Amino acid sequence: MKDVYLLSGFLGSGKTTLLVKWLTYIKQQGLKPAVIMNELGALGFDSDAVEEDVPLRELLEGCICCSPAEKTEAQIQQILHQEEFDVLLIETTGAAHPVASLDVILSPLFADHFDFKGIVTVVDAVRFLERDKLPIQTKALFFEQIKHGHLLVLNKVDVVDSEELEEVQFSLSQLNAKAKIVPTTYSTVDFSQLQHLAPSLSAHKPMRVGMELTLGTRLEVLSSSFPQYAVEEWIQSLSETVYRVKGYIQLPSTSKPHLFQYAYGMTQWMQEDVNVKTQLVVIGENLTACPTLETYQVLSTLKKIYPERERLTSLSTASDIDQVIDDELLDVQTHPRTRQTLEQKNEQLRQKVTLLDCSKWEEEYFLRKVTERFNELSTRFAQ
Ligand SMILES: Nc1nc2c(ncn2[C@@H]2O[C@H](COP(=O)(O)OP(=O)(O)OP(=O)(O)O)[C@@H](O)[C@H]2O)c(=O)[nH]1
Repeated sequence: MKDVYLLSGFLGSGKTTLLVKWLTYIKQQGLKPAVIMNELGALGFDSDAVEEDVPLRELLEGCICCSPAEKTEAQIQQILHQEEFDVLLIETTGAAHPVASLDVILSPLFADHFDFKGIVTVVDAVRFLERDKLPIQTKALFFEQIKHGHLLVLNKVDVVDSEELEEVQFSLSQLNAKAKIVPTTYSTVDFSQLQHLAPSLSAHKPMRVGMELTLGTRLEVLSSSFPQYAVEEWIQSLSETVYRVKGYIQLPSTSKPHLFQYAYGMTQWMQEDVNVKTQLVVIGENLTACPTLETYQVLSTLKKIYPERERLTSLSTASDIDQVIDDELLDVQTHPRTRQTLEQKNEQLRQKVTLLDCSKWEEEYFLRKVTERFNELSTRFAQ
């Protein structure tokens, strides 16, 4: 696993200055760094700051969040497979939202390669003092970068006085109580403190970012194909706190998986010509309350079978759903439970599904699930 850091911060705050010092530190530790830089303009002038022995990829004419996903991923993939390195630093443009950048790193393509270490946000002290001069949208982004940082490098303190510095520090801690604030001049940071920034995301644990946000990630491995409409229905059902879904989905009608993306209320499907694992990465808050695609699918069929059961609306996890199917198959009223009663209940449940007004795919998907549970439960009963 390679360590990955995101370097965020507003335009001109001192990210490149920090990057150069960071690279020196990594090399001094006997490790090999690599860099991905994002430039808004057509020329990668910041990349001149990176010495030639450091593998570098640039994403020009856009940023890591808004350049086409394949291009960004391709760059990371390229550097991953073509270069030897231990630590990857990704400098976002000053105009990038850190969560949008984060989701590129958390792409299912890289789940097995990267250990995401955290977001370092550089804050320009002067800019912060003058934040109210920024347009509303820009100020919102500026604040977002601060809220999501695991470490806030409060830079350019040489050009503010001690009173102003105190004021900025106080306001930053109001915006992001969790992050450590390090006042610096020319981004001179003690890099040894960067090792333990963020809790591991690869373990799918929620990551505390900012005062209010608890960003979590979830990897959903898909064991079946899904028609487009079923995925779209699931997306519609998700709460507004799911910010991003991205991954590969096999449609029943095609030979290779589609790249699927969801962000800010919009979905995108792209035909891919690669054989990749079908899995999704979901990024958002309070994810445990959001059913996975597979769980949602079984749940929506169960609701059609039992429209009167209010309890179904509160279910969200796979084990909740297994429990409902198990209850049906085991028929809690019937004693003693035998293999024979299990088979009868299984047949009844199958009959109910075939009578539903649903697609052939949905029927088959649900019956597969029932078969899985039936097989699991059968082992508990003697012949
Ligand atoms: N006075 C002062 N200037 C600084 C400090 N840190 C950086 N600068 C200057 O600020 C300017 C911007 O620094 P960069 O490191 O290029 O900032 P950046 O965030 O990479 O900029 P973008 O690429 O636009 O996002 C440069 O001219 C730096 O020399 C500081 O602590 N004090």
